[in-house]
Amino acid sequence: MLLQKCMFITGLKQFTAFGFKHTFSNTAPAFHFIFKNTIMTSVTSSVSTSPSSSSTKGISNVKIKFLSQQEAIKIDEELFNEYAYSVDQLMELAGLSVATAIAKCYPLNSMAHGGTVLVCCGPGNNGGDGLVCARHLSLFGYKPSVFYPKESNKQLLKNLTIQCQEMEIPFLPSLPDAQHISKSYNVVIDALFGFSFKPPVRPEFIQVLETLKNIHIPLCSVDIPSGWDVESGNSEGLQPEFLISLTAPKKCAELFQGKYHWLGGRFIPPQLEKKFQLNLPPYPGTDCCLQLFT
Ligand SMILES: NC(=O)C1=CN([C@@H]2O[C@H](COP(=O)(O)OP(=O)(O)OC[C@H]3O[C@@H](n4cnc5c(N)ncnc54)[C@H](OP(=O)(O)O)[C@@H]3O)[C@@H](O)[C@H]2O)[C@H](O)CC1
Ligand SMILES: [K+]
Repeated sequence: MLLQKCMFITGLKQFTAFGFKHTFSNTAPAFHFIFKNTIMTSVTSSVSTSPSSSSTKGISNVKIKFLSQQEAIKIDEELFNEYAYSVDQLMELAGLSVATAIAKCYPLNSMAHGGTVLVCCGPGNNGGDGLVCARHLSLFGYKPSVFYPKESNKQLLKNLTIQCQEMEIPFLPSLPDAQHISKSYNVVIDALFGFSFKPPVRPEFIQVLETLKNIHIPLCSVDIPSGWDVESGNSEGLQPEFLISLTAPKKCAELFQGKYHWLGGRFIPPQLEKKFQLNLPPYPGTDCCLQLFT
């Protein structure tokens, strides 16, 4: 068991709490107001009763970095070119963290229809994260269905598709209307576009995004709400309830108004984190995702 004593300091208030999850969710409105868009990395001590648990010491009252599109692309390139990771490796970790955070926010036993989840996947690696997430959700006992309207020719993405199909995850031939989606599923996962998206949305995806805008069930976006400019967002676009930022939040995440903001993709080597001054909060123990606050 790991107890993390976290202290958050602003010019206005000082707050001490145990455990990130409790700190960041269920906060009083006044607290919410004070900390809006000010994600602090501030850990004073960590007490572990298990010899294998990690501990973090020291105070660093610094704001987590919100990445520009160029910075996100640069970090991606360094991970592959200098640190020799493969896309498959990182995508597996990213997708697992998405599925884990979804399961924490939307527990299977709280869901209707045996845990149905619709996963909408785009043509790039954000869509790949969605396919990995669908597979893990299925392993967790959920009933994911995938909508993947523009399948990639890349072998990696073809393999992820086969893996899902072999697990009997249904692939929908078309996207049902918003009412049908809201009746048949518990949540929708938006893995259409990530940090390489360049607005405006091309015609082939306009109707898909319009449908997702009109659903009455929680929308959960992977890395970036699809259709948002990576830096300036999109006030007319999707307004997800849940966002999981991978590696580090992008600038548009500062405009996120939903209930749950998570950090996932726990694979950044410390040297890279330092170089880009990401100021990531420490993940608790062995967790692959961490709840931030909105
Ligand atoms: N390092 C990490 O943190 C990791 C992040 N991962 C995930 O990967 C995405 C970024 O993936 P990438 O493949 O670079 O790009 P996207 O998935 O965001 O989108 C690319 C596809 O979208 C098409 N596109 C772009 N703009 C538009 C538009 N306006 N309308 C329609 N379609 C658009 C684009 O088409 P092109 O014809 O331009 O090529 C691509 O098909 C990141 O966000 C994370 O989710 C990885 O999992 C690994 C590690
Ligand atoms: K997305």
